[in-house]
Amino acid sequence: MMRVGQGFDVHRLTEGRPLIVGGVHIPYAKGLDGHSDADVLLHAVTDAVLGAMGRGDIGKHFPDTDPAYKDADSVELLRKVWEQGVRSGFSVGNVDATIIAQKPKMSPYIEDMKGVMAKIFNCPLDRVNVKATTTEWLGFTGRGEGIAALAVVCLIEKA
Ligand SMILES: Nc1ccn([C@@H]2O[C@H](COP(=O)(O)O)[C@@H](O)[C@H]2O)c(=O)n1
Ligand SMILES: C[C@@]1(CO)OP(=O)(O)OP(=O)(O)OC[C@H]1O
Repeated sequence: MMRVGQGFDVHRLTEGRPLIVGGVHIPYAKGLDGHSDADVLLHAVTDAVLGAMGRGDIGKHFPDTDPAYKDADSVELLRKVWEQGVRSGFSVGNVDATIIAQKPKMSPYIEDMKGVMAKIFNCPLDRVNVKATTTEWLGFTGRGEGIAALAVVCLIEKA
């Protein structure tokens, strides 16, 4: 059986934080603010995986009131969620995600982001797709106040 999940996340851009998107460090004057490393893309993908499994959302599994997750590496959070997926007999059909950011240019880092996720999911690289778009200077992303991400995940459940 196939199961589909979707995820969406937003984090504010602020000075004095590293910019980490899709598990990749991107040189930029600002970074994303959050309780964890604020990796907006991996959070959207994590929510999509949890959605497909019918297991709530990232905040339910890793509350932002828990000091254990302060500055947490979102690669590790997705890895933990995916351990549950593997235990439940799921494999990844495909992942498709979009980063919504006016700046910086994401295209040089997209192959590395795909690699991070393919490694976590133990799946071929061509099952993971990452895209980026600006919002043509419109809205909070266009003004550079934050970055958003959307993700859709298709999981295959062993019969
Ligand atoms: N932060 C971003 C945004 C976009 N890209 C790439 O540029 C292309 C054009 O973006 P538009 O918003 O003008 O459609 C887009 O298709 C991406 O390939 C990017 O690398 N980083
Ligand atoms: C990941 C968690 C936990 O550290 O914190 P944030 O980095 O603030 O991210 P958010 O997207 O609000 O998701 C849920 C949180 O519980």
